[in-house]
Formats: sequence, C-alpha cells, structure tokens
Amino acid sequence: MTPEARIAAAAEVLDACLDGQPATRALLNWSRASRFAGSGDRNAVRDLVYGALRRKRSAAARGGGETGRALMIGLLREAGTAPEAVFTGQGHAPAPPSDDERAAWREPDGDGERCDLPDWLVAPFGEALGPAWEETALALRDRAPVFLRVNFRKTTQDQALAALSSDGISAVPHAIADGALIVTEGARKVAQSAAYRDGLVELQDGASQAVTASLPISKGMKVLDYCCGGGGKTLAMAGRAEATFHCHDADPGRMADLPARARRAGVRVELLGTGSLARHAPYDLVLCDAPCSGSGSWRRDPEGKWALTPGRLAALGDVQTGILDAAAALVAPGGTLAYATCSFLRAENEDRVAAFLAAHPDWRCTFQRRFGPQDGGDGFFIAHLTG
Ligand SMILES: C[S@@+](CC[C@H](N)C(=O)[O-])C[C@H]1O[C@@H](n2cnc3c(N)ncnc32)[C@H](O)[C@@H]1O
Repeated sequence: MTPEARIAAAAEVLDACLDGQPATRALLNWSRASRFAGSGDRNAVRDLVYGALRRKRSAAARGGGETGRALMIGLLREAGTAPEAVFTGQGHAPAPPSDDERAAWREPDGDGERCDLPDWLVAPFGEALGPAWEETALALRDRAPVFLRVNFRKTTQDQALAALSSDGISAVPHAIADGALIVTEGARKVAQSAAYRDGLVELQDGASQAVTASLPISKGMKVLDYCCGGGGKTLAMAGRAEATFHCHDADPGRMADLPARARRAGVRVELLGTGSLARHAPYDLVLCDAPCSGSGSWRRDPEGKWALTPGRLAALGDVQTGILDAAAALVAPGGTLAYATCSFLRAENEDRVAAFLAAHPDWRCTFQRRFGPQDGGDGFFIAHLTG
C-alpha cells in the first residue's frame, strides 16, 4: 500500500472507532477485509489510528470535524504537511479536501483541546501533578516506549541483551529499575524472539517494574497479588526473590495465561479463589494493583482517555476502597499492604490512601511515589501501608 492508501485506510478505521467500535476490533475488521495488506501495512495503519486517537481533540480542531478524514487531515496540518499533498484522489489516495474541509479548521483552543484531554480532566491533572500537568498531558499524545524486564531468575542483563541482539533486537538498560531495558530497534520482533520464548525477558512497562522493585520482598516471604490480572507484577516480584507467591483476581479468567507464563519464567505461583484467601492468610506482603482509570497508560490505550467520566472515576474510587479494606484483613501484623494504580489522579491515589488511613487509624503510610512519563515509563502510583 502507498502511504496515501494507508492514510485512507486509517480514516476508514477511525470512522468505525468514532461510531463506537473498539480500535482493536475496527482494525481487525479492516485487516480481514483487506487481504492485500501486508504486515507492514497493518502496522502502519494501526500506528496511524492510535496516533489519531491519542490526539483526537486537537486533530479534530485542525481537521475541522470529528470524522476519520478530518482527524487525518488535522494530523497532517499539525505535522506541517498540506493535506492537499496527500489527499490527492490519485490512485488509492483519499479524495481532495472539499471547500468546507479547507475552510472549517482552526488551531486548538484552550488547555483541554491543546493538550488532548477532556476539559473536566484538566483540573484533576493540575491537582495531581502541579505545573508538570501540561508536560505530562502532552507526553500522553505520543507513543509509549517498549520496555523489557530481565528475568534475573534465569539470566543476567548482559546475557539477555546478547540473546536479544542475536534475534535482531537492540535494547539498552534504563535507570528506572534494575533490569529494565528499553527497546531501541526491532520491538515488533520481541514476542517471536528466543529470549522472550525462553523466559529471559518479559514485556513490562518501566514504571510497572519500578513499582514492584519498591516492594519489600525477601526470600521465604509469603506474598499475595490480590488483583493479579495477567500476573505481570507477580512475575516481576518472583523474578526478584524466592518467596511463596499466591495470586488472586475477582475475575479468575484474567489469570488464565499465568501458569504458562510462570513456567516460561521458571517461577512457581499458586492461583487462589476468593473463598480460600482467609485460609491462606496472613501474608507478609499483599499487593493491590487496583483497577483504575488507566490514566498513566493512555499512550497505550488512548480510548480510555475519552471514555472516562466523573461518574466512572467516582465508581472506581469505591471499588478501590473496597479492595483495600478486604486486602488489609489478609496482611500479617507488621506486614505490608501495597496499593498501586497506573493512574495520576489523586481521586484514585492519595485520596484512597487518606480514606483508608482515616478508616484504619492503626495503619500508617511508609512510602509513597508517583511515576510519570518524565521517568521514562507509564504513569504509576505506589503506596506502602503497614498496620
Ligand atoms: C490493573 S489490573 C491488574 C494488572 C496486573 N497486576 C498486572 O500487572 O498485569 C486490575 C485487576 O483487578 C481485578 N479486580 C477488579 N476488582 C477486583 C476486586 N474487587 N478484587 C480483586 N481483583 C479485582 C481486575 O479483574 C483486574 O484484573
């Protein structure tokens, strides 16, 4: 496909997204209907679609409307390319801009539009991040880097780098966490590489690694990952220490791939249902990587940015408080209850910790940190609580 044809395809996929279809589904439908598209074309169209979703508000302003065509036109204008140079109508290029499309556009206006945030989120970003809110919101308009985590249970950093290199993947260590690598070339080859298949490295965001690296884990401890999901954090913890790792999720199906991932990583984990947690308690460390708005990872999931509402944020706060209350009962005296979200927002972070401490006066917070794109990875929050 020509670059122009890829832009036409991205506009078509974006129209389906704007009609309410999840981007993954819209991209799948397009690639099934476009057998002529090779993997390079599919990757390029995917990149264009996600690029437009990250910058949806500003691109709509510069494109003069909220359609797939308008978003692509808006992105071209932002990049300093005249839309007429691409929208030529020649071959598979999109049709030339109409008079309306030429006239109906403007530079983004106001903080929300300029920084590609819904207006209601500008104040919460400011409250959470202070003057860095703008830089942070602007960073969410760009693609996230690809991070790997070296599995120290199986290899060293140098051996992992050498194994990746022999599969044509270049990576360099990143200071955010011990064993964090940032992929500089060949990111799309990682999942097929021997280093990945043999469990020498895992795909894991840098801040996610730093959050687990902050946890007090040592040999022989009993650890519960209360909101385990796919188990990324369990595996990161298990990569650091020979401890007993129990895994739980309100939706056990989310943990379906974990036994195979743990085998690949050479670590042992035990999956537990909610009903059996009390029997296995108490734990030295309970990690609650709680469900959240995902505001820290909106580079990867830009649709989440536009879908969040004040009501949904409030509902998440109730779920997060419920999780902290339930998990606290499973922590041994003097043990650690670790609370993490991949969000910047105070409503999901400091406010939840404060509400927990108000309801549990015997507990205190011993450590708290927020990560942002300036640190290299996604946005994350971590607090250690002890009772
Ligand atoms: C942010 S994700 C966890 C990601 C995971 N820790 C990782 O690193 O891959 C949050 C998880 O919490 C689970 N969850 C939601 N409500 C819960 C609850 N009340 N108790 C336990 N888990 C819950 C969700 O099913 C989801 O898998």
